[in-house]
Order: sequence, then structure tokens, then C-alpha cells
Amino acid sequence: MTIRFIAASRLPTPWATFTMHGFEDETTGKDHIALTLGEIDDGAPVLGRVHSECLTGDALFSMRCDCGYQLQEALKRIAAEGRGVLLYLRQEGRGIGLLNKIRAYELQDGGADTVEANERLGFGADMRRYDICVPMLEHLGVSTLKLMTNNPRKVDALTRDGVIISERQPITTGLNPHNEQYLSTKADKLGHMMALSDFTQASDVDIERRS
Ligand SMILES: Nc1nc2c(ncn2[C@@H]2O[C@H](COP(=O)(O)OP(=O)(O)OP(=O)(O)O)[C@@H](O)[C@H]2O)c(=O)[nH]1
Ligand SMILES: [Zn+2]
Repeated sequence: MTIRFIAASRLPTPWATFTMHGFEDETTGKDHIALTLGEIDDGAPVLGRVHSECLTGDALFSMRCDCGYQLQEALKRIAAEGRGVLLYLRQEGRGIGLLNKIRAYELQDGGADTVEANERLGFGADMRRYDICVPMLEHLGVSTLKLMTNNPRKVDALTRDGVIISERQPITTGLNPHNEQYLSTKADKLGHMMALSDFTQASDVDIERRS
């Protein structure tokens, strides 16, 4: 795996003006992004989010999952802290790609849960890798993250790959009638450390997304 830094630019958002760093994974041809705010290369733990691409949730306002809500919440928390990093990894659909995710959604429309749907298509429940984060964080001078996630497998994988996770911060936002079942399955079958009662409702966030 070779990750090559390509360029960095300003990225103004409603919450802060981040610096956007573009990387190319020369093995897969995928491009990945890091958004950073403030001085993050001083050795102190950095508030961070490792976010996997979800075109439908992140860009198309899908309410089937919690991805778009989490993305917005993570950027807001980093802006409030004045310092942090968000790695945006192009591993759509837990690593199966956009078109296979649509196939999986079709099966879920017919009654399968998110794990069964992946398995019926011949995939594992979660095909993602996090080793690409290591050279990206190295480039940014970050060794230790205060990680915003509910996913213990993400914490374990990053730790195995050499990233120090000093703290885990839950990120439970965007509950709505369309993703309630999906979020329950993530907690029951994928081990996410969350209960539906922890969640804020999507409606509050949704209004802000449109403003
Ligand atoms: N295959 C598949 N992928 C999905 C589905 N819903 C969301 N995704 C993808 O799942 C990824 C996000 O994973 P999540 O399980 O929501 O969250 P996580 O990153 O593991 O954990 P958190 O850090 O707590 O958000 C993105 O790549 C989405 O495209 C689904 O029903 N099927
Ligand atoms: Zn999603």
C-alpha cells in the first residue's frame, strides 16, 4: 500500500474553514481526504473522526443510515474544539462499493437486515480496512486520536495498525423512523456500542442541514 499526498487547500464550511488534504492510494487508485483544523502536529491527542464514504447519506440526504448526521456532527465538534481531523475514506458501503450497496438496499427493502443483505451477496458484513489511515495521519503529524465512533472494531483495527486511541467519544445522532431498524442491527450484530435511547432525533439536525 502506498499513499501519496497530492495537494492541500482551504475548505470553508458552515462551521469552520478546514484545510483539505488530498491523498492517492496508488494500490487501489482511490483518493482519500483529510480535513484538518488548527495545530494538530504538536503531539497532544487530536479530536478525530474516521468516516467511511456513504454517498447516499453524506451527499444525498439519505435517512436510511446515520452517516450524514455523523459527518455533520463530527465537523461541528471539531469546529467547537478549534482543532481536529476528519479522515474521509473512500470505502463506500462498508467496502463493497456503491452499486453493491444499492443491491444490498434492494434486499433490505425485501426484509433482509444490513448484515444478511451483505452475506446474501457473497460479502462479509464489513469489508473495510483502516491501515490507509496510518500514512495519512503520519503525513499530518498525528499519532494519537480522541476518536468519535461507536464502532469497537474500528478502534481495535486502528490500534492494531499503530494509531493510539486515547479516548472514544460516542457519536449518536440522526435517529429517525427510516434508520431505527438499521441502527438496532448495528448494535445487535455488528457490536456498535450504542443504544437507541442515546440518540438525538434526526429532525433537529435535518433542519440545520438545509439551512
Ligand atoms: N453494505 C452496506 N453498507 C452500508 C449500509 N448502510 C451504511 N453503509 C455504509 O457503512 C459505512 C458506515 O459504517 P457504519 O457502520 O454506519 O459506521 P461505522 O463507521 O462502522 O461506525 P461509527 O464510527 O460509529 O459511525 C459507510 O461506508 C456506508 O456507506 C448498508 O445497509 N449496507
Ligand atoms: Zn450511510
